[in-house]
Amino acid sequence: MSYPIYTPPVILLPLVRIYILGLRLALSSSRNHFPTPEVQFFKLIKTSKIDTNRKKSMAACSGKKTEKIILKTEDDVAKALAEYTADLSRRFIKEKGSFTVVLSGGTLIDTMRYLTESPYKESVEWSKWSIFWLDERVVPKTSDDSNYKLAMDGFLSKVPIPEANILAIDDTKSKPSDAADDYEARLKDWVDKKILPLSSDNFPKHDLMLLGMGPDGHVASLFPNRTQQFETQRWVTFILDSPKPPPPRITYTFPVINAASEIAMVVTGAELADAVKNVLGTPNSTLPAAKVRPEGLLTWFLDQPAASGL
Ligand SMILES: O=C1O[C@H](COP(=O)(O)O)[C@@H](O)[C@H](O)[C@H]1O
Repeated sequence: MSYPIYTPPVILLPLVRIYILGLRLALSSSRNHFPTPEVQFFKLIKTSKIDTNRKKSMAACSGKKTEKIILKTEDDVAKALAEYTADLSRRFIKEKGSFTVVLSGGTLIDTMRYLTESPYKESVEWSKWSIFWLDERVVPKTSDDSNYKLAMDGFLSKVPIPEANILAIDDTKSKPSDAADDYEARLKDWVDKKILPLSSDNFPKHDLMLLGMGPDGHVASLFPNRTQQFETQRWVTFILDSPKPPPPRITYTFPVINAASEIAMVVTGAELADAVKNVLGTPNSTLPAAKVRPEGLLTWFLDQPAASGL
């Protein structure tokens, strides 16, 4: 008896061709989706020529969507961060035509320095970027305490992101509650204009948030022993008594932070080692940074001094 698999009737051949074509299309479209963190990690290492003294592990702390990348020095972290951000920029722009990025203040801006240099300065599609702030101090934009000024001096003045795509605090609002209301209202405008989508819980969903962490475990202006970290309704809230100066600030809330598609926690330096150990090495850490659990992927970028307690 002869089986059709060896001698397929002519009528079956077109069906086989359609099946193979379908398989090819499925494979190529799956390649266009964001890679798993593991794939992404190996790409980073390969393309950013990072020092070989590094280790990486999938973090057990907040489920399978968290990745830790530990590199030898702060400079290695800066290089990896540039590669990671440029890679996400390319992928989001390819997928939806724009890239929405939320900046912190603090050391993060300096750690972003390689993005302003070749090859990223030329290759990133800066005109498709929009910029937001995770938190801001209620001070004039010309003040050395301003996160806007920090970002402008160290990053935004060096890359061609259109001014209209930059959502900065209105520094004419001197009352923190007014400044928070105003920033939230303008975020809502951006949602109405479909620049920002909403998450399933109706919070604005940004593509990438770049977070730093303080030695007390604070992120944004969400501090331990302060109530802002428990806000569940507001998009933007305010604080009058930040333990870190200056005291008056506005800040994104955790529901907005955790609605993000991607979050990078960028933490370098030995003074952060205890907080890193608490957040990543303690099952039920109560520090604000432990509340960063995004809908999407969370990637910790650590240098060895910051990771030394793990
Ligand atoms: O006050 C702030 O501190 C945090 C952490 O800053 P770092 O200097 O320890 O990196 C920062 O992420 C936040 O935006 C800023 O307002």
